[in-house]
Amino acid sequence: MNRTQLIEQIKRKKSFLCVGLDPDLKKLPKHILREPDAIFEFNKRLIDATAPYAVAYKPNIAFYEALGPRGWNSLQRTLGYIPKDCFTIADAKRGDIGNTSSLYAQAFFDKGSSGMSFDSITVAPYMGRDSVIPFLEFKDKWVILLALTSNEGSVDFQTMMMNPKLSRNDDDDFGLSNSQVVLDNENEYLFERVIRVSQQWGGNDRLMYVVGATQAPMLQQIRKLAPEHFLLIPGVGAQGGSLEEVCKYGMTKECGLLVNASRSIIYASSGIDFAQKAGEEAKRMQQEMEQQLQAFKII
Ligand SMILES: O=C(O)c1cc(=O)[nH]c(=O)n1[C@@H]1O[C@H](COP(=O)(O)O)[C@@H](O)[C@H]1O
Repeated sequence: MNRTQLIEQIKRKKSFLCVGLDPDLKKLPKHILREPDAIFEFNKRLIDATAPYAVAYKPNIAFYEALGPRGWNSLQRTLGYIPKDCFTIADAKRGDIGNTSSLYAQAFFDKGSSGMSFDSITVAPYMGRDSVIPFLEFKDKWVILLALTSNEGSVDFQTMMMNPKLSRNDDDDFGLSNSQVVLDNENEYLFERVIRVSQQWGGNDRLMYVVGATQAPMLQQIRKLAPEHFLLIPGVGAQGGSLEEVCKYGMTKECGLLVNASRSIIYASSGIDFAQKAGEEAKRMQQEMEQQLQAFKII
């Protein structure tokens, strides 16, 4: 799905909700566990119940690969079941040396090879440009780069101040010519450097950034660096982020947001009515999103 189609879907469904499909066998309703492919069955009913309100689905790959081949099989079936008008995100947080990244890209983008073709994948930027570009070499596919994440540990590295004058020693040999290292004199956080430099690798039609909803006030700063990029915003619901604040600081004239909720939707009930309750929670979020889209005159 391209950027224009994504924006059209947001306007049509009056929603920028991404449902996180993070099925944990320990939390699945008992009656679903009796099904031969319980994970797929769980997801299928969730998708049926939430599809009118969601523009994207984000299976977190950990919940599938932890189960070995049967987990991969459930993932593949789930992807095949997601309606074609929804944007799909493989939340895999990959990134490695170039030839390895190419194969990660193949795994999530090349249906002929792996049986799966997601629209996008989450990528960790730590290894730099040659770890990210192989994903962008796949035509029409998106990279969603981790920028400022929702978790406590985000302060360990992501909010470190970059000051080239203090941190750079000309005698250091990084195995790269200095001309390849992007330097400037501004102070900026590491996550800001990620957002700024990565824009040399792809445009806002192929690149998004992850920013946690728990970091909503920082969205003001982020919008100065990436005024039009779509941002994937996890961390509302179970992690306590506020949808209103996310919109206040992060909404653009084309919306520019995909807000993800996983546990608050998929485990809204652990009983026989889990899909109905998931649908109700997705609808509640969609209605809040519709109000925001109206307030920002997007619809
Ligand atoms: O990349 C992500 O999706 C992600 C980034 C981040 O900063 N924080 C974060 O929670 N996530 C993912 O978003 C989902 C959040 O789930 P809930 O907290 O249950 O809504 C999980 O799949 C996380 O792995």
